[in-house]
Amino acid sequence: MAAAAAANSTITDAKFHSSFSSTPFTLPLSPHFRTFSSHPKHFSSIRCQSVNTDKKKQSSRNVFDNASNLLTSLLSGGSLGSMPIAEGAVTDLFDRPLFFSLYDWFLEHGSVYKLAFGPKAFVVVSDPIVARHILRENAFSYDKGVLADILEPIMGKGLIPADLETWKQRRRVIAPGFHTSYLEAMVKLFTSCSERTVSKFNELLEGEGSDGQKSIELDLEAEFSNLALDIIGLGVFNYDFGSVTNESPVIKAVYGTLFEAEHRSTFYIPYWKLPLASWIVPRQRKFQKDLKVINACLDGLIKNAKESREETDVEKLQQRDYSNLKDASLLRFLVDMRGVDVDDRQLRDDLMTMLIAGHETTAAVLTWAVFLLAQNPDKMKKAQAEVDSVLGTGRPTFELLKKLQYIRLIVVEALRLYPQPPLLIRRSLKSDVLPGGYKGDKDGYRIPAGTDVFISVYNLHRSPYFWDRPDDFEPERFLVQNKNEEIEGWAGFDPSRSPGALYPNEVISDFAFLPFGGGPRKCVGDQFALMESTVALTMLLQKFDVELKGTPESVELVTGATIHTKNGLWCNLRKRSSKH
Ligand code: HEM
Repeated sequence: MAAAAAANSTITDAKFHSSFSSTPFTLPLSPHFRTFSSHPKHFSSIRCQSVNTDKKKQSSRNVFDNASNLLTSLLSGGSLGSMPIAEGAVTDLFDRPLFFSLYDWFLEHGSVYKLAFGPKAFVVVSDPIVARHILRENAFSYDKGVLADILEPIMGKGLIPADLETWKQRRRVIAPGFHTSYLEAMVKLFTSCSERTVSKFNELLEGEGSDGQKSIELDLEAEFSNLALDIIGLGVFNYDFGSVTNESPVIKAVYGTLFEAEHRSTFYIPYWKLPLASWIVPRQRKFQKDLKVINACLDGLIKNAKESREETDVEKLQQRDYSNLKDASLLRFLVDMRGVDVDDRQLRDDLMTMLIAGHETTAAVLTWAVFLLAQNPDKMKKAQAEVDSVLGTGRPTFELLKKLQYIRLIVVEALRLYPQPPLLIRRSLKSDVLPGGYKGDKDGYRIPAGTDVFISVYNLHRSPYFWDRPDDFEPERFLVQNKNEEIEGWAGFDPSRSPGALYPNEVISDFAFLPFGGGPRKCVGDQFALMESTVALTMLLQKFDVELKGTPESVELVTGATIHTKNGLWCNLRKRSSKH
């Protein structure tokens, strides 16, 4: 029997999930699973009461829902030409994560539909041709809308919520920071941080809590969260949170802030904007206190970096010997860059944005990769066989990542099935004509300025029109070309379109696979995150066998920005054979 080792996160109480791309209207207040019968194989294993819940859904539509939809129509100008309309029940908000309902309506109404939901209306897009139009072809006709409203108090003018002018300036400076030598140095960092996690597990296995059978119970979601926090701190601003093994006021403040971001993304009314809310509402007071602690920490790091500034041209910065740099962080790069005299406030916003954007997202990918592998023991064995043959007992390196093909595909397949965030949010700055997309109106759909748009990455990634067996966990799928010539305007899935890419991306899939968005506002940290996940998963599988504790049904899904579990991903861990 597994030992109930006290292996839980050192900051369990404060451990929460971040949210950088959700909306006050997602309202995943209580977790419920997808319930319709076309449900995926692995999801079907976590489906509960499919028939009953569907019935309940219909009967639960009440006078409040009808009134609210009427209000929506009045406030949002009724129909948008020929665009289908889904009338969401407000009561659904309290029933299950919204993105599950968005999927049901996608199957019912098609790739572009208007959602009348409560007092607001949104256009929901589940089609790669339309997503490509919004994210790449007409990207600057859209901003981040409600997302910016939520995140601005936390991230200020960081890249995610930034207005267009600020974004242009900062993106030009930050993107070159993720150059190849930096990523190579980061792979070393990922390895050494993952080693701390592996050592912690080993110690627990050998420690007093062990029952002699050499297995422990762990919440891997919490462990991945700690690992990702340590990595983002060191990689972005050379600060060691040490959260895998320690607890500190700064770590508590980070989790407190992430929790508030999550809460805001799921709360219907932006009450924090009310005058005096930050003094009167206790959680807002705590939030302000947490922000102060993090800001003081970041300000100190910025001050130190500025005091040791060595102003250098970008090209020279990229050619530094990163293998021997004491501080290879992005902050060092940003401060040392010649000709960019940026104020401390902007730098702090940049760092805070990356701290939040790059932490729970990566932890969530690792969580779902393990969740999926634990339900597919053959694939787990195949992954371990690859690790053994590529690494033996050695450590992953930048070069060896190229050989760990199966692990890389597991990471992207986990991102396909559980994209973080499941929705991308935009608001049109001017009127636009959206393409009709597959099976949509050939003339497209005209939308006025100010229209709020959700691009459902979750729907795109599980679309039955663009993926074979979309709900199955099949990492191998990414190796196969898929030219569906029936779909006019979609170039199909073709790995040769992005030669040299280590990981499948939106170019290869012509916007059917969008875990990092696409176009100019695509994630700057995509390669960082993918390599980090590959290294961490490799090192876990190299040393341990992992089994889910309990059934997959017991892992309830919740969503804000990331799709996460309700009570953690509890697993039994065992050491693999002694050669490891
Ligand atoms: C698996 C992990 C990650 C996922 C799934 C992810 C996903 C995304 C997505 C979907 C966007 C686009 C949002 C939109 O278009 O509205 C984005 C933007 C961004 N991400 Fe990531 N991200 C991850 C990790 C990271 C990391 C590690 C960093 C930094 C070290 C980072 C920094 C950013 C920044 C700064 C933006 C804003 C880019 C811009 O607007 O120019 N992300 N991310």
